[in-house]
Amino acid sequence: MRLNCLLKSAGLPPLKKELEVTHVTDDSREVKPGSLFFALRGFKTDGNLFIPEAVKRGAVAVVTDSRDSLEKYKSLGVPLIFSQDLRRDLALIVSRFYGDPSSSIKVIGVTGTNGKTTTAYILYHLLNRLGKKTAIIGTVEYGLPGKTIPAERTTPSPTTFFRLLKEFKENGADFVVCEVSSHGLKLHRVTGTKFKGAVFTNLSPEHLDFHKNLWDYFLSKEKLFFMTRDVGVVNGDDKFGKLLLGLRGIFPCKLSSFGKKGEFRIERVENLEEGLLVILKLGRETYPIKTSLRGFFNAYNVAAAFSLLVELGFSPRELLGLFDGISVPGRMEEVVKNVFVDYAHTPDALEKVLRALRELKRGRLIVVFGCGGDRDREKRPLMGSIAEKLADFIILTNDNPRSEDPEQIVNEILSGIRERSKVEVIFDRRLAIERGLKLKKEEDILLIAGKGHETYQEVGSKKYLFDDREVVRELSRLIQ
Ligand SMILES: CC(=O)N[C@H]1[C@@H](OP(=O)(O)OP(=O)(O)OC[C@H]2O[C@@H](n3ccc(=O)[nH]c3=O)[C@H](O)[C@@H]2O)O[C@H](CO)[C@@H](O)[C@@H]1O[C@H](C)C(=O)N[C@@H](C)C(=O)N[C@H](CCC(=O)O)C(=O)O
Ligand SMILES: Nc1ncnc2c1ncn2[C@@H]1O[C@H](COP(=O)(O)OP(=O)(O)OP(=O)(O)O)[C@@H](O)[C@H]1O
Ligand SMILES: N[C@H](CCC[C@H](N)C(=O)O)C(=O)O
Ligand SMILES: [Mg+2]
Repeated sequence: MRLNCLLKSAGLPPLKKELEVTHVTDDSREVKPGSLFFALRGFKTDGNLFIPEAVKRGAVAVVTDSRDSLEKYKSLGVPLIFSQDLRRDLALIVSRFYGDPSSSIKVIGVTGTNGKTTTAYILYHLLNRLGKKTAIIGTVEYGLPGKTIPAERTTPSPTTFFRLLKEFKENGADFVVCEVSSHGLKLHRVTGTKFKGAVFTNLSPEHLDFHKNLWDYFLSKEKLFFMTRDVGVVNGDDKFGKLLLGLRGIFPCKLSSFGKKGEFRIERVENLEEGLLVILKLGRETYPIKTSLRGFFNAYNVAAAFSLLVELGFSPRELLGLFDGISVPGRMEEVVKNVFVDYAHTPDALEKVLRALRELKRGRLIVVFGCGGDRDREKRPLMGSIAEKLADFIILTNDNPRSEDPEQIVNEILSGIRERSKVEVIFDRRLAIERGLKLKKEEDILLIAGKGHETYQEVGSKKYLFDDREVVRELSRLIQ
């Protein structure tokens, strides 16, 4: 593709000499002859350091936001292009490079602190069941049904994101449902996407290491609604959801609300033997929805998906029967009787899950959890205090400690707990799960929280194979 055509899509001035670009990347290790290289300043290193390597590997031009680099690398013999907003321009150019795929495939974005993966899965399954070929991009996997690959991150880099959209389009997809994380929005991973629909699930403290304050976190999430053309559905019971709804007029899309007081009203939720019955009201009509998802909070995810599809023009009656049998890996997954694995790794999620399990319990509620290292530290004492309030016994353990000292992480969780007699600390997660299983009497419920679908544990810079669900299955067989 012509370089000037790409530059134009980001509003950058054309070069005098026309060049052909065969590939766009921000990673020098991926550069090949014909690549356009973006030298991004990251959190760990600076892409400008890799400009010589990129040119050596065949980059035809380099885009940078460093005036120093424009001087320093003049002699390398390739055009050096200046951009004031490099991450934004990278996304716009990659989108153009892959043929602006969001113009011809319907993209749904799901954002919020908790419930993105669950809501995205519900939408993905419903749309496929409605005969619309639909792909998913999210925390667990990327791809079309039966052809997915494990995800690296929730929202991939723009070079991966737009390539995936193009591939889905070529494979005949009608829709793609994407989880859009606040990192993804702030770091311009999806900028340039024309979203057809968007969902806002909720917002509570999380990622405050990256966002510094809740306001910045909210403003990142809000960006999704400026990129959405048709409809947005918003949790009207959430404080920040209310704020979004109050701003209705400023977004290009129509906004509707769901929730106990929403336009799509959650009238009643009942626990069933193996799931939930969610009674939704829209105007005078009542819609009973039976789902295999567990936990009252899932009524919100069900309502979010239902309202979005109805707003997109699907018949509500047609949707009703389609919610049963949907499961989401590692979310309220009952691995063996009364032992649940759940991805709750925020205070709000832990509270919701523990409350949901209290509704189901006949005996005690035991929880095994920890907190990830190199992530938000503010949530640790809050999660400790929530566990103390809602669980009968707590086993603190390692989540993904990464580069942090596990003892320090656990101490920060402990600082939120007053009554230490109901807490045990076992750093080895396998031994902690074993202890939980041994303590658990038949009528008790055991929750293993924080890692959900993850199949590894990150200690230091190494990733070891570890899957809470496998460990539970294996140990339960041994203990019996
Ligand atoms: C804070 C953050 O999101 N960082 C992401 C970001 O890293 P970065 O921009 O800091 O990059 P860097 O490593 O400093 O490198 C700078 C530049 O030099 C380039 N480089 C580097 C080395 C080299 O040899 N040559 C080269 O060209 C890199 O490609 C990059 O362009 O871009 C990298 C490549 O795309 C990502 O791997 C990295 O994700 C890190 C690993 C991460 O953990 N991100 C998490 C926090 C995240 O994004 N989470 C969200 C939210 C999850 C949720 O709540 O659901 C998600 O969407 O997953
Ligand atoms: N609507 C909701 N409100 C509050 N908590 C929820 C909701 N839905 C799910 N949860 C809880 O949050 C956890 C994470 O849910 P899910 O994976 O769907 O969210 P997510 O937004 O994709 O999270 P992440 O950003 O980590 O990928 C679940 O395991 C559950 O404990
Ligand atoms: N999407 C979340 C995942 C956290 C999961 C938890 N197991 C951890 O490692 O902290 C994040 O990137 O912060
Ligand atoms: Mg997710």
